[in-house]
Amino acid sequence: MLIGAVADDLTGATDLALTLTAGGMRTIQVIDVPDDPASLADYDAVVVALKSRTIPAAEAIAMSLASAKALRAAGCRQLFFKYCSTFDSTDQGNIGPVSEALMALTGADLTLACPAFPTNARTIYMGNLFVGDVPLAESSMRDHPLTPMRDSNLVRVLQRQTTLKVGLVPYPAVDAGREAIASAFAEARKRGEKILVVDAITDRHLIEIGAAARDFALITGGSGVAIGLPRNFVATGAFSPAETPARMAAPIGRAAILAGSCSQATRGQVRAAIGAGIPALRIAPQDLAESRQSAATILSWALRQPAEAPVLVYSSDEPDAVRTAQETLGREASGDIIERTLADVARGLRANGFTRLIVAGGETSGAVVGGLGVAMLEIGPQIAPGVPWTRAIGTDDMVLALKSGNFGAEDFFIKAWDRLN
Ligand SMILES: Nc1ncnc2c1ncn2[C@@H]1O[C@H](COP(=O)(O)OP(=O)(O)O)[C@@H](O)[C@H]1O
Ligand SMILES: O=C(O)[C@@H](O)C(=O)COP(=O)(O)O
Repeated sequence: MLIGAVADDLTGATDLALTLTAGGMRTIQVIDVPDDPASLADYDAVVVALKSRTIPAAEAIAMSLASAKALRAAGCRQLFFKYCSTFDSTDQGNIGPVSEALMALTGADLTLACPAFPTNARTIYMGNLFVGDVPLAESSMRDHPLTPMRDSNLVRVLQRQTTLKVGLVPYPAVDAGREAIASAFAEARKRGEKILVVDAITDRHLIEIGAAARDFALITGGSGVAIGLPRNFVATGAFSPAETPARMAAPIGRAAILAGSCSQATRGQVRAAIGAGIPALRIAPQDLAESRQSAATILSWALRQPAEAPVLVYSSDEPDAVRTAQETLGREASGDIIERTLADVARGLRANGFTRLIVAGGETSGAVVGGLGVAMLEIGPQIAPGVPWTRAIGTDDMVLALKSGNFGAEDFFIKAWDRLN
């Protein structure tokens, strides 16, 4: 194993696994802390998907360390800590605390923090993260149900999460290329900085950053900064790139979309799917809490729909409605009840012949995949940047597309099926 990664959510893990696959690496995604590291040693890359983005920092550290130790036991040469391209976290963690713990484990005296993902319009300039043409704190991420992002300056955000000194490799160094970036790393070391936010606006920047960080024991960031990593290993002859799949064979069966993301892109995709005539059922935390809806009523609705088309179950809602639910039930409880219900619905769907599933939302995907008892995911073709089809291993044959809330074009729920045979 060359690259071993620990991702703080499910969709983030598939996003990274897709990037490494596109770089020619034979990549597998493992759900939760690996219990049999030896079985992973022959992959070029392994991505462990945790559900650690919003849990208490001590728990996130414990499961990230256990995963990293398993990856190292399987021989991984470089460790990667994957978090969201919009740096989803709170001042209580978990990006800073987990980075610190992984640095201590690997003995790294310096690491980088680069969530840039230009293909999906996440860029960093002078430490400020932009989503499309607005700073993070002015983007829809300011209203995220679990991790509202209200400060765009990543040096500041990260410094609030760690006692280690956070620095910046600014745009001019990054734009000048790998040698200038390596010099910036050396200067930062002299200043006692330990975690460096690195600016990046284009994929070329990410490739240069990857080259400069060739010998880093630990890299942290979004999937974007992984673009440059496989080629470091190709250059040393450590592996020869494999072909990437264009389509995926899927088992015969019905199709469903479960959307628990309230992100802007998912809300647009839900509207487009309804507009295209896909049968859709809206669910809400209050209705579930007061038993007006349940997994059983949702399932029976799904089974009454025509078998030829996908069905859509969604809790995706506007920020005001999310706020009202949270004021009534509490932030955690309103998220939990949706996640638990959609996991139960997924199990019920599988028991009734559904074999093709799209899940929108990272936390939601974590709950659904956990509920289905999936052990590993084989990575298939790209549907949209950051989102592949995957095949579940360790359970009945199923294909799953785990979509980050904010990824994908408006017709994602309509067109994703075209990549399946
Ligand atoms: N209508 C709603 N009101 C309150 N919370 C919701 C609602 N719908 C979904 N949620 C919760 O919001 C969170 C969305 O997070 P996630 O699934 O990671 O989506 P994203 O990928 O957009 O971040 C989940 O915990 C989900 O259960
Ligand atoms: O980096 C990204 O944006 C994604 O890979 C990611 O982490 C997705 O998280 P969610 O938005 O919670 O799905």
